Amino acid sequence: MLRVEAVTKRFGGLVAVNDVSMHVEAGAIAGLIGPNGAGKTTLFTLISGFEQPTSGRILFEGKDITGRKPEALALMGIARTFQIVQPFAGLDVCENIAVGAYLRHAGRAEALAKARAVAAKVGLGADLDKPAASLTVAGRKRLELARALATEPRLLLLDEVLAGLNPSEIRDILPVIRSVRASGVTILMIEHVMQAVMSLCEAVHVIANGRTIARGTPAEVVGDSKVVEAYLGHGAARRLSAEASHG
Ligand SMILES: Nc1ncnc2c1ncn2[C@@H]1O[C@H](COP(=O)(O)OP(=O)(O)OP(=O)(O)O)[C@@H](O)[C@H]1O
Repeated sequence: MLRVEAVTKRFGGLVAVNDVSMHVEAGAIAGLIGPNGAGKTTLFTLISGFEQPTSGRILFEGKDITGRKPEALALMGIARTFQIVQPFAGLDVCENIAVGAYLRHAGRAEALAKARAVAAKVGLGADLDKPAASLTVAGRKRLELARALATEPRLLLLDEVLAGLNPSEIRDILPVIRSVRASGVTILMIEHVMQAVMSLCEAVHVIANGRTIARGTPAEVVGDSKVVEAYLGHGAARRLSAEASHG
């Protein structure tokens, strides 16, 4: 469904994404993980067309989409959420979700109807008339998810939708993410909450300093010494295993 081929992105002298290749199977929930500053959000920015790669290609459903604009990609069926959630504070929840729905529904009544249907799916059905500014952090995360879903994507890029949520809020939103996939949407998620990655994702791609360092199932990557070292520092895997063997 999504294929990233040898993509590099430079910002001046800084190589934020360095020769990364990855693919996401249709129907999957795939994870993109890595330490802070690894280049994860930059990769999303490239896939969703907000920036252009310096080199490499991005293919969506077999078509080369490299260099296409965000609006064109949204129409093709790629939606993303943003790490920093900024709802339109002056609009209510329904109108905020409708902002996404206008992509495919020109009429206000149709867009609001679509927004109401999506709100019900993400558990915001009771909050439709509330000002977006009155939502809790967990509510705003659901709103961000709903706005993206209202564009009727086939591929959804989730940028840390669980960040800032407490364990019970995370537990409550996991079934929502699963139900989105069950409705036919392929998901690629950037996530730091490893427990959620382990429970949701079939495949995980790990980057550090812009480069791919591991890929596999969640269990495979958390057991990979390169991944442990990227998160905890050079020599960490050896120190941890030495500590484990000394009891
Ligand atoms: N528009 C930009 N201009 C210059 N440098 C940038 C830009 N966007 C990102 N960077 C740099 O690229 C690198 C990768 O950043 P990115 O935000 O993609 O990492 P990340 O893996 O998403 O990190 P985090 O988990 O902290 O969100 C960082 O060094 C960042 O400062």
